[in-house]
Amino acid sequence: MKIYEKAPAKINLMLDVLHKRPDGYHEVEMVMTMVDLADRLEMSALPRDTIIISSQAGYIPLDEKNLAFQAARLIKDRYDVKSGVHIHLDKKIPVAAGLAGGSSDAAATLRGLNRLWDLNIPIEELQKLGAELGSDVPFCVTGGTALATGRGEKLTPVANPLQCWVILAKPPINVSTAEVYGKFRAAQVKEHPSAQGMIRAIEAGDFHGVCTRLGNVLEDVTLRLHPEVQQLKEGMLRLGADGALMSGSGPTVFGLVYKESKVARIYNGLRGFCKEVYAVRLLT
Ligand SMILES: C[C@](O)(CO)[C@H](O)COP(=O)(O)OP(=O)(O)OC[C@H]1O[C@@H](n2ccc(N)nc2=O)[C@H](O)[C@@H]1O
Ligand SMILES: Nc1ncnc2c1ncn2[C@@H]1O[C@H](COP(=O)(O)OP(=O)(O)OP(=O)(O)O)[C@@H](O)[C@H]1O
Repeated sequence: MKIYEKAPAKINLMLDVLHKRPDGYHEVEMVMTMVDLADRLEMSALPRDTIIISSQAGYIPLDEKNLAFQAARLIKDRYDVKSGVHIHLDKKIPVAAGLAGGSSDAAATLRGLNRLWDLNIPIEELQKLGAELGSDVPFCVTGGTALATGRGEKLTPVANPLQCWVILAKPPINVSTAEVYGKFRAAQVKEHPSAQGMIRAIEAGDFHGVCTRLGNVLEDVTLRLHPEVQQLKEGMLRLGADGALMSGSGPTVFGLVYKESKVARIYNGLRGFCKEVYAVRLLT
């Protein structure tokens, strides 16, 4: 038997860091949503007790370092599943981009194996399992648009009627999420973005309100380490995006664009100085 799951990329429309916790994680307030750029997972049942990961992408680990592997092992251990699975990852989301590619694969694995093995695990339980794999995984289990608090695992859904284009541009640099959080200093934050303001604008379908409320306090940290991210953001706005922001800990910058007629110009303009550019729709 085979089943399929889509694993979409996430973007952070706002991200605020409140403080560092005794466990080393940071307390955050984020509004997250998903875009129509997705990995595709094919899960095939295996009679023997093993987990096999394959992918067309040559640049991700295929062993126990892969988050899909970790998700499969977690669900097998916790629910005492003796059969195995072959998971093929058709990667479309750029890796280490701030788009939660690995987290979304892990979440899709949890959803998929719940179906493949008829486990009937409630969605809240899948989210709890997800939190053991990474802070972005619980959100990726359900997707949609949500306010995420705690270290990212406490979720409140947000009704999102917005429709727009999202241009994603990933510069060819590696950013470590742990390093960015580690270099974050609350005292250096000039302006905290407002989660409630962002949620009100989304729920009202106020596209321009959303664009003016975009904010990510991790942006300054990554921009100091990699000034090319700032140039990409400026380029995005200069070419006509209605709003632009770095996603997560970066380095991907996304631009929100209302009018379809502007998309090709921004896409082509960015391709002039960045190889990895995508024009996709917001998933609502
Ligand atoms: C930047 C975001 O992607 C925004 O959505 C997330 O906050 C990070 O999510 P993630 O990549 O799933 O992060 P995890 O794998 O849980 O953690 C990676 C590292 O980031 C730091 N980290 C992460 C989340 C958080 N709330 N506080 C942290 O300080 C920790 O040093 C942790 O060791
Ligand atoms: N299924 C997977 N897909 C992509 N990368 C994976 C996967 N499993 C493990 N990794 C490893 O995880 C690391 C981060 O990749 P990922 O694409 O998840 O980052 P990210 O988009 O920055 O995540 P986030 O936004 O949650 O911080 C990479 O070093 C990669 O080798």
